[in-house]
Amino acid sequence: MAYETIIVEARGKVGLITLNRPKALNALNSEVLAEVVAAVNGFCANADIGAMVITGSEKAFAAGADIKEMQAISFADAYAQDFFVGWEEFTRARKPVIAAVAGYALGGGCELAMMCDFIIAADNAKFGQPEITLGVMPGMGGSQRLTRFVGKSKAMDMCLTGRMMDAAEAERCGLVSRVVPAGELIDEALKAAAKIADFSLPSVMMAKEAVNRAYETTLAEGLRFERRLFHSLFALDDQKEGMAAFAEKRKPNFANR
Ligand SMILES: CCCCCCCCCCCCC[C@H](O)CC(=O)SCCNC(=O)CCNC(=O)[C@H](O)C(C)(C)COP(=O)(O)OP(=O)(O)OC[C@H]1O[C@@H](n2cnc3c(N)ncnc32)[C@H](O)[C@@H]1OP(=O)(O)O
Repeated sequence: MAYETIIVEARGKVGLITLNRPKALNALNSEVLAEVVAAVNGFCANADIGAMVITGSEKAFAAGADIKEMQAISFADAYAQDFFVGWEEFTRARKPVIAAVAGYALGGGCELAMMCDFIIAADNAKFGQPEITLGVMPGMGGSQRLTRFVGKSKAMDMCLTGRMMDAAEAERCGLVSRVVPAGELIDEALKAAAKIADFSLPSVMMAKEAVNRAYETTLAEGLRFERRLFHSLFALDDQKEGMAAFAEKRKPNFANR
């Protein structure tokens, strides 16, 4: 597939997706939506890929939805076509997706980062949900994921004032998993993704599914779900290989089965 708005590369066992609309600070439009979803689906179907990284430029991961595209949209069109629902396909990716965020991650850009499995931020990253400044509100999970990730008070502050938070604040409140120097962001994200891709894919996919289920169900049900997944891994050769490798003091060779 030819991509116009993103760059798609395979780096060993890692799929790397780079948003590439530099003149619009990687603003997210319908083309970006279609291409990102296609690229992620392609890597999910590729047995040689175990994890993915999505990133932007040093100045902007993504400065939000494309305001110039959205400007003229009517309620009738937005409601009839259920705008942005397509991004839900992105969240159904079964292989891990790491967001490597430098610069601005605003509005839909922050929401896209939060749809990933975890965020590694550069020390120049700035997160925000400034939709209120445009006369609207977050429309792709900003009021839902942000509240679950950082708590009501900070999420309400961000959504109602439209202010940005820097990388340090984002790490303090748990929005991002780690902060690295901007020049090391891509290397660190690729290293993390490569490490994940070396593990047994069924266990990686189940661990992702279990963590995500924690936001969707009760503790009792989540513990039961986790326990059943754990039990099921003992049916796989990789569990035998992983534990034998430890006992024999050698690196495991997982076969993803
Ligand atoms: C749309 C229907 C189709 C359905 C599919 C679409 C899917 C994608 C949508 C998913 C998300 C939807 C829900 C979401 O919650 C809604 C939003 O995200 S609303 C937008 C929120 N973002 C913002 O408000 C940030 C806007 N930008 C800024 O505030 C500033 O640009 C900045 C980031 C603070 C940087 O400021 P500066 O350094 O001064 O740079 P400039 O402002 O000069 O910008 C440079 C250049 O980029 C253009 N640009 C920047 N942001 C956007 C944007 N969000 N949309 C479009 N264009 C943008 C800016 O206009 C400049 O261009 P130029 O004027 O040089 O042509």
